[in-house]
Amino acid sequence: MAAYLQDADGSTTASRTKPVTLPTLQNMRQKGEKITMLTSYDASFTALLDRCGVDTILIGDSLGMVCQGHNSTLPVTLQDVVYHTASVARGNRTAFILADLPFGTYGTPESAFANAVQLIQAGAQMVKLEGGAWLAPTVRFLTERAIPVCAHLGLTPQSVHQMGGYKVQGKTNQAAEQLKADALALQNAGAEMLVLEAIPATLAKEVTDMLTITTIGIGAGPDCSGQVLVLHDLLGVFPGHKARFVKNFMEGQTSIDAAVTAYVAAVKDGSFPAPEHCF
Ligand SMILES: Nc1nc(=O)c2c([nH]1)NC[C@@H]1CN(c3ccc(C(=O)N[C@@H](CCC(=O)O)C(=O)O)cc3)CN21
Ligand SMILES: CC(C)C(=O)C(=O)O
Ligand SMILES: [Mg+2]
Repeated sequence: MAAYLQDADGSTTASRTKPVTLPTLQNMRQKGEKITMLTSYDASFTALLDRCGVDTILIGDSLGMVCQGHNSTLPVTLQDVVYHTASVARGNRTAFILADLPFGTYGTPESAFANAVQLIQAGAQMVKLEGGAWLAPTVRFLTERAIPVCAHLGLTPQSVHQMGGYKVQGKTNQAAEQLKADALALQNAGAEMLVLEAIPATLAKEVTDMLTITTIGIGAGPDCSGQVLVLHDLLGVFPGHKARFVKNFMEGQTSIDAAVTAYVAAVKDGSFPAPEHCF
């Protein structure tokens, strides 16, 4: 890690001394301590999130929208995520790092493995991919080869054309049952984390109660094992459409450190997400 980032904030003493690992996260789930996740794309913000106590950092393909200015995540390439992952890894000290496999990079188990290796070698400790039971053989293929996998269900932005927009998922009985079956299949295939995006809070609770692995919600209610937000949404600097689950944590704060610290506190004490952020 770059020396100038080491003591970037004189006012905040880094409280976490041990690196966050998968067993740490599993232990948090069992104890009922909420897991915090934020996206990050560069070294400086990563150092800030780390010293504010954010548990896990995601190099999301949302970078296509918040960094590159596209109106979807579809144009993001593997090399884009590799570049940002390497930057994040250099700024990180103890947070757990996961990176998105972008659209079109995990169509077969073999291609998923070759591409996931690139993300792990850039500094990710886990890779995330979007989709249901059809991905189970791919999840199995990766986890057998020592690559931890996070699956992503519900509103999966890489499927925007099939969904016909960024819409809440799992609303009908049939869609809810399908999502539960997908979640179980992914856990059985070896996934160790599951992101649930824009689904009814009641469904996210059922899925979390049914699984043993950690669930991380975004627009999925307060009962997941943890929460994730896009950093630019938390800071109120994303100029695009603001989803219902977004909260600007800069409001009432005078520094980015204070806003991130407020997010961590609100997730840990269960006050975020509030009912107005849920479906
Ligand atoms: N800045 C940013 N934040 C995100 O959360 C995000 C990205 N970018 N890029 C990738 C995807 C796209 N995402 C989105 C984008 C829009 C909505 C949205 O506006 N949803 C409607 C749902 C309407 C409905 O079906 O009822 C909403 O009102 O929240 C949701 C997720 C989540 N991800
Ligand atoms: C919103 C999170 C879950 C994500 O996938 C991203 O930032 O790309
Ligand atoms: Mg993503």
